[in-house]
Amino acid sequence: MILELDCGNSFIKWRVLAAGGSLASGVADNGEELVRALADRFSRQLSVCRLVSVRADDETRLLCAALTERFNIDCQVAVPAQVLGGVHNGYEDYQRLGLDRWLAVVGAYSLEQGACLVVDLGTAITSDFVDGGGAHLGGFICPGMPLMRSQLLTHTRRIRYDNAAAQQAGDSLVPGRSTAEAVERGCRLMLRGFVNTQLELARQQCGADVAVFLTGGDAAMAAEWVPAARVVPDLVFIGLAIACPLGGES
Ligand SMILES: Nc1ncnc2c1ncn2[C@@H]1O[C@H](COP(=O)(O)OP(=O)(O)O)[C@@H](O)[C@H]1O
Ligand SMILES: CC(C)(COP(=O)(O)O)[C@@H](O)C(=O)NCCC(=O)O
Ligand SMILES: [K+]
Repeated sequence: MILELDCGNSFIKWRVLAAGGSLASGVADNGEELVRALADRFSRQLSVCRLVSVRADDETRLLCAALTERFNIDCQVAVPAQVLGGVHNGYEDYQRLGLDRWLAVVGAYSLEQGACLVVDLGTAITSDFVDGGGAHLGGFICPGMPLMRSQLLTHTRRIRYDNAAAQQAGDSLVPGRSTAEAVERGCRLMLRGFVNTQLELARQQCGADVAVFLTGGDAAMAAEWVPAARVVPDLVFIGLAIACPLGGES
């Protein structure tokens, strides 16, 4: 069984692949929690791990060491590349492009084989543009929902509300009548503006028939505003399989 990890800034997304496809998946806050969750269910069945991380190199090394020690498996870590899966990295310094962005783009291009816009809504929101020939044109980074909320909370004295209020506040976009509604809806509207602008730009830069991919923890929210978009939660994992092919896979 193959263990796959996508180590983002907020969460480690994991899944276990068996011969028939994805067997189990989950989300962990940190390495210790991940090891615990896996040890409960897969103590001796894992054969190898492949992972992508945007965390600090030291943290990634520690995680690999913990997995190797606990499960006796090798970890293949995705590294930057100038070209992969027919996509040409568009950054001035290709090593600086976030590896989760890169793999999501490579994954999207492998599915579409044509022009794509990839929007990844996690801790940060990123967009990446790829033209029909596989040229990555670059993209944008802005704060995601969790960062927008926490900035308001951190830098004001009277913006305070709990998770339950946040959950109830978000669904509608009419003017808020409580702090929770005002903040949650305000941030959603910022996000909607960003996503719609990306779509306009993508049509200009990549052509009117550009395919739109949404991924990351808040992708479902954005899907409401872009009905034509494909929500692909495992886009980074699709790219990861291309970056780190294992024996028996093409
Ligand atoms: N069930 C969920 N559990 C945790 N976060 C969720 C969930 N559903 C949506 N989210 C949102 O997804 C965000 C994290 O997205 P994710 O793509 O995992 O981020 P990152 O890759 O930066 O770690 C959370 O901050 C939250 O806004
Ligand atoms: C932009 C990111 C912080 C997004 O991370 P995430 O929200 O997925 O945790 C990450 O892709 C990153 O650290 N990128 C390096 C900077 C860049 O892509 O230019
Ligand atoms: K992201």
